[in-house]
Amino acid sequence: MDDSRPVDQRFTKALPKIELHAHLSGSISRQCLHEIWKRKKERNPYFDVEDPLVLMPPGKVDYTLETFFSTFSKLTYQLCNDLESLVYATNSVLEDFLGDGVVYLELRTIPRASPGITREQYINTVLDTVEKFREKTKRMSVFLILAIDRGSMIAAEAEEIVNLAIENKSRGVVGVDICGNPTKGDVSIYKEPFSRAKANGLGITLHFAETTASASPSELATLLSFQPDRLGHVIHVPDEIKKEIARRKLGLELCISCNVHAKMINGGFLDHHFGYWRHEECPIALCTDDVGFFCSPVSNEYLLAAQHFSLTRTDLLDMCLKSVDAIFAGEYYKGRIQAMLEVFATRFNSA
Ligand SMILES: CNc1ncnc2c1ncn2[C@@H]1O[C@H](COP(=O)(O)O)[C@@H](O)[C@H]1O
Repeated sequence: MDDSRPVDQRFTKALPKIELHAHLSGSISRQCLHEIWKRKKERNPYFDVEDPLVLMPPGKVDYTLETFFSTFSKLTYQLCNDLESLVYATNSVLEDFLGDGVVYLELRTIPRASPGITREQYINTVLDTVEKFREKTKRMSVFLILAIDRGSMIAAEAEEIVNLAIENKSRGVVGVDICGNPTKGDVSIYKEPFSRAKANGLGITLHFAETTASASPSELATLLSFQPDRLGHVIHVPDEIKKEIARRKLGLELCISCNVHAKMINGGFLDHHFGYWRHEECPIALCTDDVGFFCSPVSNEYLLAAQHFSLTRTDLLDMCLKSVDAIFAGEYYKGRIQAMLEVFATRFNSA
């Protein structure tokens, strides 16, 4: 790489990127939500939900965790509550990641039942949409992670979701996650389902120490006992546990803009714990979390990291190469992404 040239947007967009921590419903753009809203309103003028472009005005990214979680129930889930809207939103999210230069995506979603839609229908619809998308483009590989909502789900529901994940491995489900409002729930109730997920060859990723409320020594020890392969966020982590994460070389999904805008960390970009973890051996994937809210695509996350932590083109390329180790989809896909990064490294300079 020619490090005499700065990292700029052209570089980070062309860089073949992986995205490992993106929530489907949180990744839907405001424009797409608006289109779904418009269609519903045309069909039913009494449809009683406000225009997403009014509720989420362009440029607004300062969602606190409270306003963030309530937006899903007040808006997103009122719109994406039928299969047609789910297909439309999923396609739009996939197109957005592809357009940003993502070459490997593990999209995560809570298989959500709505009136008239079962969890099975939800997940089959997302998988069908991903399959059709694969027929359209070979550039981006797409896999799914099924997530458990700690804010609302009992152990039996987690069992159900792990069963769905196991049944759908051949269709591209590669892992399971625990997400949802970190101030709620008791994660220890998910021990059995997670050990079954592991025994059945699924990858395990966990939202980890997102807030002080979800960072008690006992919660973190419980989560580490689930034998995760990767951790998301890793914000409020005591030193002893940092050492254990480094010893295990766990893959880290770091979401810089989300953590800064949602005030999940104290301070700004420069204070983000990316600055700490980049010196450890853990593979790091920069991720968007919910690009529909925080409006910073993956290419911008790499740009921000470069700008705030003085990274060169070679630093970013090395980080991407190392992060490939953390994907859940196996050796063939690791080789594929590495090859894409190598081609990029030789061709971009001369382009
Ligand atoms: C701050 N970051 C976060 N922390 C914890 N959970 C999050 C999250 N961002 C999103 N979700 C979880 O993902 C759901 C939306 O996508 P799906 O309907 O599953 O596709 C949200 O309802 C929330 O439970």
